Amino acid sequence: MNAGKVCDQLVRWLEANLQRSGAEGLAVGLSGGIDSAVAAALAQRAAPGRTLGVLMPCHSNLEDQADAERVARHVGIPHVVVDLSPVYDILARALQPTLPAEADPGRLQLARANVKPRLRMLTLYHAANVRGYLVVGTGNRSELYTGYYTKYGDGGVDLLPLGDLVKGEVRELARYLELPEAIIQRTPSAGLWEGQSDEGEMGITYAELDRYLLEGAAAPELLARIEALHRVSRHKRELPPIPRVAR
Ligand SMILES: Nc1ncnc2c1ncn2[C@@H]1O[C@H](COP(=O)(O)OP(=O)(O)OC[C@H]2O[C@@H]([n+]3cccc(C(=O)O)c3)[C@H](O)[C@@H]2O)[C@@H](O)[C@H]1O
Ligand SMILES: Nc1ncnc2c1ncn2[C@@H]1O[C@H](COP(=O)(O)OP(=O)(O)OP(=O)(O)O)[C@@H](O)[C@H]1O
Ligand SMILES: [Mg+2]
Repeated sequence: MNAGKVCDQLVRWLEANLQRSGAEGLAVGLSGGIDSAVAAALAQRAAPGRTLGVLMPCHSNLEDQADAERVARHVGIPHVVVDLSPVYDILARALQPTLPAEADPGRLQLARANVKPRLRMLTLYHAANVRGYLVVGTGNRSELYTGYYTKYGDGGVDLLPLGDLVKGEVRELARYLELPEAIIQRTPSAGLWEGQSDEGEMGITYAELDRYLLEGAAAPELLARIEALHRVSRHKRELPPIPRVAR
């Protein structure tokens, strides 16, 4: 990949989408991870002085917030911090009546974890709406292909500038953009629970996934696993089904 060429294309793409929409700027959720760092750096180039970083810790590690602040400084964008931890706790209590008599523990853990990205989605839209900004998503091709994101959570966005780049290409772009090496080297994680990592949860490494997406090469078992993730997440990449009504 020619990182300079890709960078220019994506900045121009963001500029064009921003202009077409009539919106006044771009908002990005900053987690301290590489995807949001790259998305923020591109947004800042496309809308200098009109890009906002939004930090939304929700029982998150303090190091994540420090990294996110570092990214905002490095990229040169203003940021706001919204601590969602108390909101999450109150909501968890308020949601008690929605629980079935015997909730499956695995389902309960995932449902509760997915509340975090969904709270971030509404917070980010609020920060964007009050400024007339669009919400820039950070999903990359590897995540989109496997459905490794929360529907209407971090998947609920206006633009996906990184959507055609596999994770390794996002890393190449991060190096081209001269983002801090510590951010580039971080283990990819959704940060939804202690010790979570993308590769651990998916059971696939990004190297394997990216190789399959770029070259179509994978061992049969791996291929089956990736295609199964792709199949069951199809609904996330489409609008909700609408019945055709016969009148
Ligand atoms: N066939 C179908 N047609 C229409 N809708 C369908 C459906 N199958 C499921 N659904 C719906 O989709 C729901 C499942 O999707 P969803 O709610 O997203 O939940 P799910 O995919 O189960 O969980 C989200 C996954 O993304 C990961 N994640 C989340 C957030 C950020 C990141 C990150 O990398 O930063 C990663 C997270 O760790 C977890 O593995 C079902 O509960 C159901 O409501
Ligand atoms: N604590 C947070 N504050 C603000 N935004 C967040 C936070 N956690 C997650 N997000 C948003 O959700 C997006 C999805 O998270 P994801 O983990 O896939 O990306 P990342 O953290 O940028 O990179 P990596 O995948 O390498 O961890 C982030 O890019 C960011 O926009
Ligand atoms: Mg992350």
